[in-house]
Amino acid sequence: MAIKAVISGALGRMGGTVGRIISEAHDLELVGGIDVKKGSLFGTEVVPATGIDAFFKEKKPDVLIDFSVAAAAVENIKAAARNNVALVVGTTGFSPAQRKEIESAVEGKVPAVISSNFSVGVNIFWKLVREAARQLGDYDIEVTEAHHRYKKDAPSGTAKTILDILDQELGEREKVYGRVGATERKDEIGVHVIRGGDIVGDHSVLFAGNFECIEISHRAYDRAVFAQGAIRAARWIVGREPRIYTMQDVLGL
Ligand SMILES: NC(=O)C1=CN([C@@H]2O[C@H](COP(=O)(O)OP(=O)(O)OC[C@H]3O[C@@H](n4cnc5c(N)ncnc54)[C@H](OP(=O)(O)O)[C@@H]3O)[C@@H](O)[C@H]2O)C=CC1
Ligand SMILES: O=C(O)C1=N[C@H](C(=O)O)C[C@H](O)C1
Repeated sequence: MAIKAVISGALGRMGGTVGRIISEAHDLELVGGIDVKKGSLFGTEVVPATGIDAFFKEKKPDVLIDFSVAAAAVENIKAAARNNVALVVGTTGFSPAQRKEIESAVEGKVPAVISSNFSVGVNIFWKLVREAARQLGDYDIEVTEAHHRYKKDAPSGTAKTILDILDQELGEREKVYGRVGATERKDEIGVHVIRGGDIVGDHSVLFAGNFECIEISHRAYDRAVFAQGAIRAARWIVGREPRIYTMQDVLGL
């Protein structure tokens, strides 16, 4: 039987891309969407988030795929947990308090894959960054990310995951967000954010030593790469133990 999926953020950039790929898949059934306004998505109904509980009861989805905005995602995740619907969450920009709310809503109730980046390439890139940090802890480290002009959160969720990895490997270091004026470099990690045009998503980590630099970078050319990863996670998550998983779990990395 096909896996029944609902998309939250259905009328957005990622919602549309995920919807298109699901509507073309034989093993998945798109049963509708959630957004702020009413609408339609590949022949299915999109309802306002205020009606999410009734929508879940009517459509009985197996999984909710959420690419919306942080505050909205927290509420939609709680609704999925109340209605026993598995989760794939790609939304970024959660505060530490929102992240805790999500954990207490989900743990022991429904299975959820939560990842700041569903591309396979970025999940490998994170592993390479971890290995470089293990070997090059005394090099200066600068993290740069670039995204389209409409992105709401900064730094990106993927960049925050990079910073978490660096902290895990090197101990917590000060983060300096951009530099201006007279600045002396210390043992910090520099973080730089570019916003412009229709850039899909670029991330790079520079390890600068004496006489050499290593730069590890990833560039996404199409949102389909995130959507395909999220759909892979949706296929994987249904029927799992109720807890939070990462895309690394899905990929067996
Ligand atoms: N993990 C990953 O691999 C990826 C993560 N992302 C993340 O996904 C999120 C969405 O990105 P993107 O599609 O570009 O953003 P968009 O702004 O294009 O889409 C978000 C959609 O969510 C809607 N929305 C707002 N409130 C609610 C609500 N209560 N319930 C449901 N939907 C709501 C928005 O409506 P309105 O515009 O009217 O507010 C909008 O239609 C971002 O956090 C982004 O960082 C993006 C790509 C990959
Ligand atoms: O908003 C986006 O577009 C993206 N958001 C994610 C993030 O914040 O890391 C992932 C990807 O880079 C695209």
